[in-house]
Amino acid sequence: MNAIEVKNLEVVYPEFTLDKIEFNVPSGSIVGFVGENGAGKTTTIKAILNLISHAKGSVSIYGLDNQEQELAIKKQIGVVLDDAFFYEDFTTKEIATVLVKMYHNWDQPYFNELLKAHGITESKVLKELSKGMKAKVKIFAALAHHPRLLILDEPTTGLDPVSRDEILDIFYDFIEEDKAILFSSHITSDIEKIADSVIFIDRGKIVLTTDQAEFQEDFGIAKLTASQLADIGEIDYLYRLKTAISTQYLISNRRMFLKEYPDIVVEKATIEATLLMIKKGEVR
Ligand SMILES: Nc1ncnc2c1ncn2[C@@H]1O[C@H](COP(=O)(O)OP(=O)(O)OP(=O)(O)O)[C@@H](O)[C@H]1O
Repeated sequence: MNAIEVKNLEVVYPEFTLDKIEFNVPSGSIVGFVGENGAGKTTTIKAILNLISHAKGSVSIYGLDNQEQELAIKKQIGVVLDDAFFYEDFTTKEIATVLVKMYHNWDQPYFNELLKAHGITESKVLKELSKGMKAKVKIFAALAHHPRLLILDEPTTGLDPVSRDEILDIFYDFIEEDKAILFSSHITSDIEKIADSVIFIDRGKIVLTTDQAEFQEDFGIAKLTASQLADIGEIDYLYRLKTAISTQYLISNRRMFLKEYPDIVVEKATIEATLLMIKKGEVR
């Protein structure tokens, strides 16, 4: 079963269109969502959460329509949004008194345990916490009602590498057969570490969806000099980028390519390099 199914999702703003996008987040998986600033990640996440009234298309969460069964859905999801936060004069204890009313399975001992394990005292008001600590409180608040699905917009931004690792471990442990995570981030190494698949969005369109294992195994960036290009001619590629010294190709068949052209330099593709190819290169 899919935790999230997005079909034909469209949001039109004066200077931006989320262009009838489609993707699934399968149960039991972590899906990374990447794209440059302004590509449409937050818009997509907000539309999934039914926070954009003029969004068109359909979104279902565990088979429930996100508009018609909004309340039933909200109980099952934990959310971290980039720009939303609790009242800054609240202590974490006061936040819990609000959330306990919203979620019937709010788990206060678990929330306290998470805070304590990360050195956050209950009596501190949010505005006195560091940026990283606030980010952690947001994540712990999203986890403490034991949701089935986590939808996270830039959850690890502002966290140091050690804290990020701890949080990624929590996400990793969260996953079971019927649970899932949709996770946007500019910290592509976090996505590389835990995502099962990655969705690339560019200027409001989904341009690439890859299985991580396949991506790591088979995606590459082939760099051809002018003479190599003249020798072998045009190759099969997803994106092409011409630079002063070579023509670079994002390819999805690195191992086969290396067998056929052992003399050509092919680097393993990273998410970051792929994002650059998407942004600066031309699509086939
Ligand atoms: N309420 C709004 N009204 C008009 N335009 C909007 C609104 N919200 C977002 N946009 C536009 O939609 C585009 C996509 O924004 P969005 O926040 O979804 O991008 P993003 O991929 O999350 O970027 P970032 O990585 O910077 O957070 C931007 O051009 C933004 O200006």
